[in-house]
Amino acid sequence: MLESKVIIIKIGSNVLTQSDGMPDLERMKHLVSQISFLIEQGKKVVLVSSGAVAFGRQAVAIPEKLNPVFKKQIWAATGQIRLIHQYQGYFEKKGIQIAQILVTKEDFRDRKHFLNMKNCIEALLQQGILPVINENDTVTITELMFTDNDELASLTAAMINADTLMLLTNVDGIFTGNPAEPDSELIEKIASDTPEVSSYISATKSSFGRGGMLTKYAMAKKSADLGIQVIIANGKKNGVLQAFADKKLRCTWFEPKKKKQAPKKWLAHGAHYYKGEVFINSGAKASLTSDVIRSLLPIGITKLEGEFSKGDILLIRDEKGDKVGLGRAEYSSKSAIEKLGQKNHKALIHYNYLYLFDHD
Ligand SMILES: Nc1ncnc2c1ncn2[C@@H]1O[C@H](COP(=O)(O)OP(=O)(O)O)[C@@H](O)[C@H]1O
Ligand SMILES: N[C@@H](CCC(=O)OP(=O)(O)O)C(=O)O
Repeated sequence: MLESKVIIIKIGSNVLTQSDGMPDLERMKHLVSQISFLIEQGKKVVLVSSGAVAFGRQAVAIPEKLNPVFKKQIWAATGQIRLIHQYQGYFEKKGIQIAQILVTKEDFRDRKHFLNMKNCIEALLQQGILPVINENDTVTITELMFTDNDELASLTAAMINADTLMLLTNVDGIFTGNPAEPDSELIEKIASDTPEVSSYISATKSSFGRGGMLTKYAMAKKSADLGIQVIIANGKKNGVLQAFADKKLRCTWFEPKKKKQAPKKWLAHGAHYYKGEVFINSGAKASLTSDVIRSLLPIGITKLEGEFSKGDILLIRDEKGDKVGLGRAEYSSKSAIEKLGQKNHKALIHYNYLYLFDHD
């Protein structure tokens, strides 16, 4: 494991709940003292915590037949204040101020929103305040939703240039089979040359989780590709963060690749957030994917789809329609259409804001 300074810690719903679904306040209190210990050690910590729906469900009775979306909204809205109130009480006793941040996918799509959020989190950290992030479940429904908070935590890690992402769940990490089976072994390290392990992971989730181990694995790999070390560990075990600090933690560790520049990290997560599509000719593709640093000029663009503004994310496709990468628009679709296929125009996507699949 590598040294860490800026850590995103994600706590899954099941870590904060008992087997009967009641909030596990003892566990929460213990994790608060573990996080406080890391902060005292000088680490900058951002907490991404699930648990709003679980806390709401136990406190607010709702008629069984009510629309499930309304149910979730009511539980999230009532549960989030309970969740944050508990955190606040426990952290205050440790002398740590917390701040609540509720986000939606839209906040990661728009570069302005993204930067506002990033600046706010950085300002809180500078003031020694612990940001506690969750999805704004009351407004995010179906397609607006993050897959789960593992995705949100991984986006947050990329956003604030964290060096470490820790996903705390109810198992020690990724196993070679069902973790409850004695034959299953913990996979302790996953590096770029480790063969695919997704076939070991079953789609079953813990009783209160949303995404399951498969999203944790996908998000962990993506973060490691961007240069962030990822740890999947058991938040139900006492002393988990102390063991991490002592480098004695039993976990699955994802070795990070070389660090990517910040805008590229934002783009790397943009596959679901793009506003327009740009089709490029073979010459432009060859140029972008060569070892030379190149931006995407209008002369190499054959077609544009969708309406976009300056700053929006664009998906780049080649002549066959295959996805080449993602980039940030330097100007709007309206201006871009006028320049299509022409020489001597400013790049639509600047190299610094270009992320190529499998190349970057
Ligand atoms: N190969 C595997 N290794 C570890 N866990 C697995 C594996 N396959 C499935 N799982 C399940 O994934 C669950 C954790 O994911 P999830 O329920 O989403 O947790 P969280 O609420 O912490 O996000 C574990 O409880 C475990 O049952
Ligand atoms: N935002 C939801 C959590 C959704 C979620 O991703 O849960 P989990 O898979 O337990 O991390 C809540 O607070 O209940």
